Amino acid sequence: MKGLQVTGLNKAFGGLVVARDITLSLQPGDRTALIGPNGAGKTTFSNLITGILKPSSGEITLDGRDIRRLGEAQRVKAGIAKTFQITTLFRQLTVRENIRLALLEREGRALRFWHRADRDPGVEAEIEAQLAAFRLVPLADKPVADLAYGQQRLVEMAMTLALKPRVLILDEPAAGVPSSDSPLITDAIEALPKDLAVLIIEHDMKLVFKVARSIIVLVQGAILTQGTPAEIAADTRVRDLYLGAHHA
Ligand SMILES: Nc1ncnc2c1ncn2[C@@H]1O[C@H](COP(=O)(O)OP(=O)(O)OP(=O)(O)O)[C@@H](O)[C@H]1O
Repeated sequence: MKGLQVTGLNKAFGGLVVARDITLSLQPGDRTALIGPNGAGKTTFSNLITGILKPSSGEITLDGRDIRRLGEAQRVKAGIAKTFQITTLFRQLTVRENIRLALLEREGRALRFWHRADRDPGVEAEIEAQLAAFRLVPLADKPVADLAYGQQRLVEMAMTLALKPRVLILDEPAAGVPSSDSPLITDAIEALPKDLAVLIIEHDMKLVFKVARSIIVLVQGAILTQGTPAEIAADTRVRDLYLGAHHA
């Protein structure tokens, strides 16, 4: 089975069940959003996928391979990446230097190769491609600390993409970004590689309904429903439970 397949996933913290028989599939090209009220278990679910948490029971496969025994770093290598999990911005370094570091990390090159890799035309070309993909070329030589928050989120996305994931989890990509800058994030998500499988965990319903082609609604650790944005917007249970006034 291609892509990420989760089957019958359960997780409990003591008596509190936070993932309840979750079954879902994420295929190349998918743009799936995971929504749900506070405490529904969205972060827990993403932590089960990235290996931060171990499930109580259930299966997780990537392209048919059981990945439950893999630790966080091994799952990144296998192709599952989450923003924030791996992206630590070096605020005093420039945008280009930050992306270079992410690339070197992917290549497994130690920092002592920093200067040598600096002159590696292959690495440099890839940095430029990432800068261009995220429209960061004009900011490339600025220290990250000088960038607006929304732009810093783009640098994080570019760094995560430098790891060439096949499954990308975007954990609240618009959190903390002023609404005037949210088109930056939306555009960046829409410009992601077509064959990437993307799972977006987000509270901003405007963003979700703009970028997602499928929406999963999680309530008390269980999937209430999954459907197209139109189906979810029309679902009275979802409106009552979660969307309410946000999406009248
Ligand atoms: N390490 C833990 N130990 C015990 N309970 C936990 C732990 N982590 C999370 N929980 C509980 O699990 C439930 C799900 O939390 P989770 O953070 O996954 O929800 P969420 O949907 O991501 O919420 P939010 O939208 O607020 O980020 C909550 O009741 C939370 O208190």
